[in-house]
Amino acid sequence: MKVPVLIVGAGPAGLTAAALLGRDGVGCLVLDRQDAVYPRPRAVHLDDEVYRILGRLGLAGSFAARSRPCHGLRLLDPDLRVLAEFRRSPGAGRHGYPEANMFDQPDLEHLLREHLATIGTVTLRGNAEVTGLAQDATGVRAEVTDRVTGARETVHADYVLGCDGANSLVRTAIGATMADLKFDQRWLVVDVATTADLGQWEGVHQVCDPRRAATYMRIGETRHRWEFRLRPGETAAEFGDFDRLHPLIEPWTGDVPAAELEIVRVAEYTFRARIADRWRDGRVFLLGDAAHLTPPFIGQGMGAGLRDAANLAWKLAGVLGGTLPESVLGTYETERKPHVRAMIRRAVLVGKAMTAGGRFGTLVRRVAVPRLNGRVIDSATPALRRSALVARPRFRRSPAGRLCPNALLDDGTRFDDVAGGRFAVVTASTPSETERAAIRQSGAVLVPAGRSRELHRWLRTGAALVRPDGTVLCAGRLSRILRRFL
Ligand SMILES: O=C(O)/C=C/c1cccc(O)c1
Repeated sequence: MKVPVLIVGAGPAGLTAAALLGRDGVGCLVLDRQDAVYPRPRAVHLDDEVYRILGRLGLAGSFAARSRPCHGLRLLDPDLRVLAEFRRSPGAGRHGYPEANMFDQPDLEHLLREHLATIGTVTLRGNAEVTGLAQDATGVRAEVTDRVTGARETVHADYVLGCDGANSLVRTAIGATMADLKFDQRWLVVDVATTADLGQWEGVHQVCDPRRAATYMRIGETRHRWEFRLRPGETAAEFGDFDRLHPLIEPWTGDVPAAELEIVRVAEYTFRARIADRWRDGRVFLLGDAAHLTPPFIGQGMGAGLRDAANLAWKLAGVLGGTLPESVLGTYETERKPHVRAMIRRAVLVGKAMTAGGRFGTLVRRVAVPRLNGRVIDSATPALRRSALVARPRFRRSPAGRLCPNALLDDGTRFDDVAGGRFAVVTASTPSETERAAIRQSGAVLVPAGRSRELHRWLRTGAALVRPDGTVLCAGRLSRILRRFL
């Protein structure tokens, strides 16, 4: 069998990469060891930048129906008094969506799988285990075993995306190793279903307590998630019994009777901080948990995998379609790694504020954490200033390298609806007929700023060329952009 792109792993990163490549007409085969969506509790949050990726796939409405805007993050002391609060807007912000959103990962995976089933160029196969990879200058050979029949086959691919999670075989096959960013903690993860109103603030509650750090958040209409740090020797099995679990969740459930609280899952997870030393070898790339592991304390682990997919997919589609040089693939790791590293560091910092003991822990919670109060601590992609795929900005406040706002346009649609994952030229002025023709011929889409105050304020310089992933490639005079880039 021969395919342009083989995706190993049908988690959120693999499914999103397949959907983005499929949207661009690229043939993909997605293989997963499991035969269906993995039902265990995992990610519960994504931010508005990541929501935009789902929006570009046409899934914003369906995701809205399966998610719940959240009001932000609170760090609490052991008596549940607020030490610091980071508010998120539940309405449409700069990116056109709520800034923080809660959901259940299996719901998102079902949504992405249903979407893939509508794309003719994408095939998803379960019970298919990749057992070996070998590559030369012309392509990659993957050995695949059917886990039900035992049948073996070889798949030949132009490119392989390793989206196969923390224990990635693809990572091992390319000889990449995980650097340990020094965070390993065992936590208990508890999902509870109830129709009772718990009457809690609708955000993430994180209790800073070295004796029993905890997290609580509502993730759906009737679904709630708790996480508790396990003490040495404790196991998840001890908390499967409601009487043992109840004292832990009782500060939030109050007098809701036990009969109204259904324990859906109790599992142990080890929260880790790791980043792969290399994310690429030739025609093989690592995405998502195969490339990085982020402790969950800022809700950025899963979203990082979707960001990886959004960064790489259009570059790969361009190279396969012959419109971009192979060299653009080198920008995937250099563009994504600094952001991932910064998010891991931030998550570790919050984890330490929640769990550190001794004088250091006390000092952080008494002095450092309250000073964060009201500050904007967000997960925004930093400006890509040094990438070969971003023109060097001519002045400090240039939008080059930043994400273009998903602004409302005159006809009520938003920037992303019109750009549709293609190169886009946004312009404050009215282009001439010749300029329009040049934009059309290049395959880019023209987005006039029209009466959008947001776009005019943001553009300043007249025009911007925006990449399919929403990053501004260059900004300046329209004539110059057309001359140099299209
Ligand atoms: O900072 C936010 O908006 C969300 C943080 C978050 C989300 C999910 C789980 C967490 O432990 C933190």
